[in-house]
Amino acid sequence: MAEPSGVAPELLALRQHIDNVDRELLALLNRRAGLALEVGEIKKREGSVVFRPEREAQVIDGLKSTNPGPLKNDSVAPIWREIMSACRALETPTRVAYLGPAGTFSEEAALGYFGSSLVRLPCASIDEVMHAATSGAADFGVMPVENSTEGVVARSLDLFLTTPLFIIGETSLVVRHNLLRKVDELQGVEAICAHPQALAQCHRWLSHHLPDVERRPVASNAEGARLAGLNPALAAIASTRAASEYGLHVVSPAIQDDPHNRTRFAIVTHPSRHPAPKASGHDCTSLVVSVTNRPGAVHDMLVPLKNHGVSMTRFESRPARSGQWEYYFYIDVEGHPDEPKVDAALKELRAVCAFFKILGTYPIDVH
Ligand SMILES: O=C(O)C(=O)C[C@]1(C(=O)O)C=C[C@@H](O)C=C1
Repeated sequence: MAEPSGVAPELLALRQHIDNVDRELLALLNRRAGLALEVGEIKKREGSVVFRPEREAQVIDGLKSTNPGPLKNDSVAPIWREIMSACRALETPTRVAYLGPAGTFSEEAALGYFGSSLVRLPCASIDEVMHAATSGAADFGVMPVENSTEGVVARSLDLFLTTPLFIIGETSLVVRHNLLRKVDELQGVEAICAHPQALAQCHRWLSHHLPDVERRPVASNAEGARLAGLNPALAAIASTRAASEYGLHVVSPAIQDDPHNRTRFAIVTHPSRHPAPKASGHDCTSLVVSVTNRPGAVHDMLVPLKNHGVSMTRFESRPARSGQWEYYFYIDVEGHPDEPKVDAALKELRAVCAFFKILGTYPIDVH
């Protein structure tokens, strides 16, 4: 490192400027935090909730649309998410349940969505995440719902059918899988421990590089990393964060078959603890429906959306397990039920469905 005396005077002057700007920024951030505390006092008096996803989405959207640069718009969202996370934490702690242990992609999704000022509640399974959010042990739960390579996370969708919880937000992550091991080599791996989804997402790479090695499904990738940290004969498939968490080498980076592999997460909460978010201007409404098994039933289901000009952004089917070839359809539409056209379309849709449940309405991911 260069001695201060060897540093160019222009550089020293610029750093001095940066120090001054940082001090101004800190003063401004503290002013903002003070205002958030005042908002918190009003909410306490009114008995209303602190976390307002629609307001946070509007703050970020507003800043992005007026950002003069050179700061990139992609940097604006994570910076302000952290600022609002810190302000929110002054108002009240945010307790978030997700599939643990430390180092999972679910944890990364929780931090990306709520910022790092949160109380982490890692759980052993997706069912436990739901349970924590239902019982009140957590304010919110993070549920993986869909992967761009593997399709839906079936267990999450099945749990949505019966849970009283509803979706208040969504977030998605680029998922990069790495082969991790205590020793920095591929030779001599006895088993690869990972979540079944990760094993499936790396199928091609594993079949090519480790064709005869056992693929051992475990509860989460971080659990696989934990096991690999205890036994050098095991390998794991997990994030680089999990590698540093469990003292492992990244033997082969980015081994997922699809380089654009993304996972989408739903943020859930209980209606007794949180109202549904108000319209933010860029919203999505998720529902699950079924129709009786007759010709044209699925077509009839889509007619109300078309007639009212409501866009459908997702359409998934899951067997109803009735043995009758009946299905549940998971549908996302653009918009909020407070918008008349969305309200009208949903009312008409409800009328043609044997089963109809709104899973939630929330601001579209602004990350
Ligand atoms: O506007 C509010 O309701 C606030 O509490 C302030 C604030 C923020 O920091 O901007 C913090 C938490 C809410 O989720 C939304 C916004």
